[in-house]
Amino acid sequence: MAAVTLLSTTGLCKNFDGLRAVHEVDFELPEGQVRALIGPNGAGKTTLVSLLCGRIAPSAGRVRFDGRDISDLPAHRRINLGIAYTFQITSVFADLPVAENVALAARRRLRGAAAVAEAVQAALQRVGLHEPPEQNAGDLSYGHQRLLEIAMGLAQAPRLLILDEPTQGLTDGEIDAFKALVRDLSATTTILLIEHNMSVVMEVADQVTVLNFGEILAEGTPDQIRADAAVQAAYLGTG
Ligand SMILES: Nc1ncnc2c1ncn2[C@@H]1O[C@H](COP(=O)(O)OP(=O)(O)OP(=O)(O)O)[C@@H](O)[C@H]1O
Repeated sequence: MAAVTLLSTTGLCKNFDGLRAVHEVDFELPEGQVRALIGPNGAGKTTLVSLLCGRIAPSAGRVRFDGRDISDLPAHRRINLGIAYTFQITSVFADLPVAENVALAARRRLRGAAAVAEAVQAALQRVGLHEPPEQNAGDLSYGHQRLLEIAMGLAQAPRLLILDEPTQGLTDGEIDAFKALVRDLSATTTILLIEHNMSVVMEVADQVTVLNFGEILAEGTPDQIRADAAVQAAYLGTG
C-alpha cells in the first residue's frame, strides 16, 4: 500500500527582488520517509524549507501537512502540528545550560518537571551529546551545537523533522554517529534533510530531491540520482 503523504506543496514560489529562489515547486513527502534535499549552492534549498516551516511567506503556492492546508499558519502553529526544524545558523540559547535548551523545547508539549527532565535526558542521549547538561550551550563546539539543536527538535516529538546541513562542522566519527541516529529516528519520524555530504545522502536517504535554480531537477533513489546526467551536469556546472 502506498504511504500516506505527510507534506506536500503545489506551485510553491519565492521571489527575492526578481530572483526566483524557489519556482513552481510541487513536492511530496510520504510519511516515514527519509528524504534528502540536495543541489548546488544557491539552488533554493534553505528557502524551500523556510517556506515549509513558515519562517518566510511564499510569493505563490500552497503547503499541506497531514491533510491540511497550512499555508497561512505562522511558524509556531506549524511547530505545534509536529514540524520541527534546525537551521544552518545555530539558534541555541548560548547563555543557557545544555539541558535547559532542550527543556524549553520539551515544555512545548509536556507539563511537569519530571516528565520534562525525562524527555531532556532521552533526547540528549539519542543524539549522543554527553557534555555535562549544566554546561552552557555556547561553550559547545559548533558541531555539538548542531546536535543540541537536533535534541531540541526531538524533544518536541515531531512528526516531521527538517534538518538543514546537520553534519556541517561534525567530525568523521560524529558523522557516522549521525547516520546511525537518522536510521534510528526514521522508524518513528519522517525526515527531510538538506545535506551536502554525499556519503550521508547515499547511506541514509530513501529518496533524493535535487533542486537547481529554484526548481526540482530530479527525484529518485540515491542510486538513480547518482547516475542522472542532468544532476551531474548541474553539479559540474556543465551543459
Ligand atoms: N533573504 C533573502 N534575500 C535575498 N535573496 C535571498 C534571500 N535568501 C536567499 N536568497 C537568494 O536565494 C537563492 C537561494 O538561496 P538558498 O539559501 O535558499 O540556497 P541554498 O540552496 O540553501 O544554498 P546553500 O547550499 O549555499 O545553503 C540564492 O541566490 C540566495 O542568494
